[in-house]
Amino acid sequence: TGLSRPQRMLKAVQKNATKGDPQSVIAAIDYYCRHKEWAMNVGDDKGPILDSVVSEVNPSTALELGTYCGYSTVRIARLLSPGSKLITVEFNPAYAAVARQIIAHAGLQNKVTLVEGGSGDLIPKIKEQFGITSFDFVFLDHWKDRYLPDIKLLEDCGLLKKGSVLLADNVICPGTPEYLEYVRNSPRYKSQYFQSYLEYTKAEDGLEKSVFLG
Ligand SMILES: O=C(NCc1cccc(CNc2ccc3[nH]ncc3c2)c1)c1cc(-c2ccc(F)cc2)cc(O)c1O
Ligand SMILES: [Mg+2]
Repeated sequence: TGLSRPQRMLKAVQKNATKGDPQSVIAAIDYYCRHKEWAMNVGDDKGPILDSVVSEVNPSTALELGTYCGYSTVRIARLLSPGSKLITVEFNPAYAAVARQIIAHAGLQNKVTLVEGGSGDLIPKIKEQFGITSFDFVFLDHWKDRYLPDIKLLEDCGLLKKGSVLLADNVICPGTPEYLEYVRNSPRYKSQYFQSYLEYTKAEDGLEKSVFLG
């Protein structure tokens, strides 16, 4: 059956993007997904919102749940200060294999640790495996019904501190109703919605930014 969609996306990056140039990798993926075939990257409407939150937080430690092909991994890692680390978690080995190559094409492999597995299994091991005490920034973009259990797990594992920023993709489409209800009503979070569009479409979607209050 030939190449998968992620593999076709990787080929487009290898053909059209300059090695070591994250911006050209981002542009190549956005062009491919807008003009050739749709894919579930955070995209070029929501992407600048992600960029602005990452730049504002300037995290020393960042976590991404749901790597997919590494598009948002590249968006985040290109903005990190020297010495900062991004851990990205991907359950699907085929996605992880493509993501590693896209992250490497961008020249960002030294800032990124891609871990294959499920967030629920990995989060409790992060302190011991990576020597990380807390995350300044968390980007949620994996299975939508895992957003809520996973932030509760992050809280329980002591991986959030006062001021930690959570940014969640797809809170409208496909939607994460239980997560939204929790972060918008919990006294432990200050939440803010950034309205935008589902990647490469005219459908509404948005990002929810939630600051942990401790
Ligand atoms: O569902 C989505 N993404 C999550 C996802 C989906 C599939 C596989 C994985 C496998 N990766 C994975 C799984 C579990 C994991 N646990 N820990 C790590 C981890 C990693 C992840 C999604 C869908 C749409 C969408 C689709 C269709 C449509 F019409 C409108 C919108 C748009 C998006 O922006 C989306 O992000
Ligand atoms: Mg998404």
